[in-house]
Amino acid sequence: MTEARHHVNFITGNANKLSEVKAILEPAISVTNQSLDLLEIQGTLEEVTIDKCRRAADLVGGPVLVEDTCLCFDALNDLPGPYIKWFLGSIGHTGLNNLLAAYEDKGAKAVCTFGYSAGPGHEPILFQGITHGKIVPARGPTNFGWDPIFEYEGKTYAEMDKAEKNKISHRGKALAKLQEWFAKEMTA
Ligand SMILES: O=P(O)(O)OP(=O)(O)OP(=O)(O)OC[C@H]1O[C@@H](n2cnc3c(O)ncnc32)[C@H](O)[C@@H]1O
Ligand SMILES: [Mg+2]
Repeated sequence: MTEARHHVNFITGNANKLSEVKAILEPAISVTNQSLDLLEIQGTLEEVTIDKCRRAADLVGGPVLVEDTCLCFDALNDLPGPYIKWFLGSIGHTGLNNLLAAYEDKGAKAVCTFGYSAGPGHEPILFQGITHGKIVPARGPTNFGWDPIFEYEGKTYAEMDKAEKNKISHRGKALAKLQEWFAKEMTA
């Protein structure tokens, strides 16, 4: 078996994120994980990820990969955005649908922003992926966040098998950029 040429230490407390990242990156890039509870600031998607990445590098004392996921409703000027975790936890799938009841436009963007830092003091490099879909009443398995209410081309993320989701997802697109960067920057 060929050895992985690159390695990332993905800092996340979310097991579903970790399994998607592993499925996409391995075996070319090996993935280890530390589950740390990182403080998340308020701000733009980029600011949140940059700060999260710096904190992770300082805590771990070495190279890290972090990621922040946002769900942005077109009719709500991109809210809940980075605060989707708290909205989902408080009002659930039905509440998120109800937020859009007053609007005809159910469009939404799933946005994944990865931050890679070579270690403490190294500026994070960002890789972002966006998938545009719409918010619908929940369909499919309920094991991963807002997957059941995000519909892309007729299917919710939750109704897709993993390979299908990873091919078109916000996370898959962001990781394609990261893979390209690793291939260019880390060889020689
Ligand atoms: O430790 P971290 O990496 O921060 O993990 P987290 O679960 O706190 O994740 P975020 O801060 O990025 O919050 C994003 C929220 O969106 C959910 N989420 C992330 N990616 C998703 C995806 O691909 N499909 C559905 N829900 C997702 C996730 O469960 C959270 O509720
Ligand atoms: Mg988080």
